[in-house]
Amino acid sequence: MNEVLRSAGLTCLKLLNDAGYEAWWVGGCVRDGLLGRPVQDIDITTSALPEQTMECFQSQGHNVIPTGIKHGTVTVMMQNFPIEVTVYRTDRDYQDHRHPRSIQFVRSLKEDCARRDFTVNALCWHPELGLQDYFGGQQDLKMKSIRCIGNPCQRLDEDALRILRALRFSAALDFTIESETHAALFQKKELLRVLSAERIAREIEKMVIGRRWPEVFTVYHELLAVLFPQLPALQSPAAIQKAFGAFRLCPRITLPRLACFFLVSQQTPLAVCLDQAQRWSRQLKLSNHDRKSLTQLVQNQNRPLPKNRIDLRRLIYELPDLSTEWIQLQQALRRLSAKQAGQWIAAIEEIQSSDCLTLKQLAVNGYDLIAAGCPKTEISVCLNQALSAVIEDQVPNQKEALLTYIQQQAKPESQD
Ligand SMILES: Nc1ccn([C@@H]2O[C@H](COP(=O)(O)OP(=O)(O)OP(=O)(O)O)[C@@H](O)[C@H]2O)c(=O)n1
Repeated sequence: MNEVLRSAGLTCLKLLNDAGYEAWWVGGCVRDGLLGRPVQDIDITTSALPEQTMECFQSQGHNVIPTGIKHGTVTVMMQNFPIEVTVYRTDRDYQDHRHPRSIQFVRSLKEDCARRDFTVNALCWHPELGLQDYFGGQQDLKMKSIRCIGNPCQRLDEDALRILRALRFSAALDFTIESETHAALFQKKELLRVLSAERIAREIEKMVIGRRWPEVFTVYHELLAVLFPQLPALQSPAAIQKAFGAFRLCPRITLPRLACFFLVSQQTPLAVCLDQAQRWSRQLKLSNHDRKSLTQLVQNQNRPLPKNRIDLRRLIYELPDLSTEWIQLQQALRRLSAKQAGQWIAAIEEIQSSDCLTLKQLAVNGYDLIAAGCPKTEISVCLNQALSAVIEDQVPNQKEALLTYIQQQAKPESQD
């Protein structure tokens, strides 16, 4: 764990303890810490009421933001890390299968843990008191098992997001889902309809980064069918298995690449593919960046494979943020072997660090062209022509050579 984050989390516990309150690290930070995975943030659960927590930190000069007072949560800024501190609470009367109508502050840590989703997410830790594990979370961590606390159907009924969280943790942690929880996921699958597209996208994004996503997609394709009725590829175990085989060797999959793979595998005409890409982007609520990436990958799906350094430069120039993605897609589509893909990716990295690929890196700029007598209106065209020539190895990236080249290009026009 990042040392500063750790120290910030420990300081929070100490300040709360010194003020007479109980306080524990809880949830993802404890789970991931025990698994030896990177810890991104620390959540604290405490016996202090939100106002008491605010008073405790503000009196020591710390910035506290009342981010979720209604739910008993405040965010303490500690050594530049936002640490969420929530009072021991239970959730009551869930409405719309998503949000508790009200919460109740409770006295004991155990009651607070009992409201949580999975046993592995209800582990608490304190530097002097050690681990607190009321629901067998440690055993489940050992068994690599995702298990609801208490009655799984009730847990999922309370908050439908937990259905996707179960799949996400299974994919990301490489855990299986315990049988009663597994059965409840199918029983409660219709609840998935209440989730917002943003929530779904966020969970799916985290899912596909995980190693186990192909199994999760395959076993739970009926759930994906509820989420994405218009995306047949995501519901077909055969298509998922194919994608799994294709991406077996890729260290980290991005959603646009995976989506593009499914689309391209269908072997539909480009226009249909592009249309589907638009629809998928909307349904999966992809960010603008991912949406653009997906469209560009689809548009370039049949681009010829690079044969030499110039082709690679052109690829980087035309798909600046996507050249590596594109190579990995070609590997998944079996047009490149893993070895070749690795070599191209290494070559791309080398070219990006040494070659001229952007106007900024060009050895001439607009002022040089004006000084050489180039009309202002033609500067942009001339610079782009020069860059293109450098990329194509027609001229070295040197000022004199470039000015001569630009003048030569301009000549025929000026003679007209
Ligand atoms: N629908 C939810 C969401 C969260 N929690 C509880 O709140 C904790 C913190 O939630 P969150 O920060 O969303 O997830 P993490 O478990 O910390 O995992 P990650 O940060 O990797 O998403 C969880 O561990 C769990 O105990 C829950 O019971 N039900």
